[in-house]
Amino acid sequence: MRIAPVPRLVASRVACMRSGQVVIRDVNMTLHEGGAMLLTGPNGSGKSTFLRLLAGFLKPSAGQLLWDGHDLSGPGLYDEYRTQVHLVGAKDGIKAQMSVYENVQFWELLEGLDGGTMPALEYMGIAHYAEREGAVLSLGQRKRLQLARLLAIPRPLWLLDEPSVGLDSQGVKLLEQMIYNHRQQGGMALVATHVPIGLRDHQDLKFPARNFETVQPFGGL
Ligand SMILES: Nc1ncnc2c1ncn2[C@@H]1O[C@H](COP(=O)(O)OP(=O)(O)OP(=O)(O)O)[C@@H](O)[C@H]1O
Repeated sequence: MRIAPVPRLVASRVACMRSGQVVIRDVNMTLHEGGAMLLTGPNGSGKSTFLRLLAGFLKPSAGQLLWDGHDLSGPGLYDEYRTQVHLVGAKDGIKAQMSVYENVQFWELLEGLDGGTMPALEYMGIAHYAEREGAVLSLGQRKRLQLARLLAIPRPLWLLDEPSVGLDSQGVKLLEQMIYNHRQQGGMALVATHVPIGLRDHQDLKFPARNFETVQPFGGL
């Protein structure tokens, strides 16, 4: 008899409030080793909020998050869990005065690692910028640098918020390939995007529109 593996990540009836308003509610999902999930939904529906919640920057106001079967509301568990997660979001945290190399290596050294920065920059096609300041990078190059951090500092859970924004078609292919490779090694990815991206055998999580605001027809004054 085959015993189903314990899911690595479970969200059960999760809700989250921001500035006193319920932004997401009743979100349920399960992710197993090697799994991927596509988060879709209209602007403002709560995809980034959910990713920030999973990254540990926000706490659920209701419901449960489980990592490897452990309820993350238990003492000290969130801190341990956060070391398993990478969030690639709108804020790229690139330091303008530091070199491209240092912008990756800084995080690698913090993790007690070394030697992964250059291969990661090479994979992302920005190694020739290694000695240049972070300030000189274009939008797509900044995204490539963000993604290089995922490669240099291995963590199992990738939370990717609009990861293809700014990337050219070759960059999107690299992104798809690195997600594929990551999953082959047992890693997982949650990807919020408005742009179709090639994820094989993925699950879908659709966020409904939030209808708190009344939409006024334009030009009705
Ligand atoms: N820091 C914040 N404080 C209060 N409300 C916030 C904050 N950030 C986002 N919100 C609100 O939470 C709701 C969900 O925003 P979120 O960014 O999670 O949506 P999204 O689905 O990622 O949207 P998009 O597709 O536009 O990126 C929005 O109504 C937004 O105004």
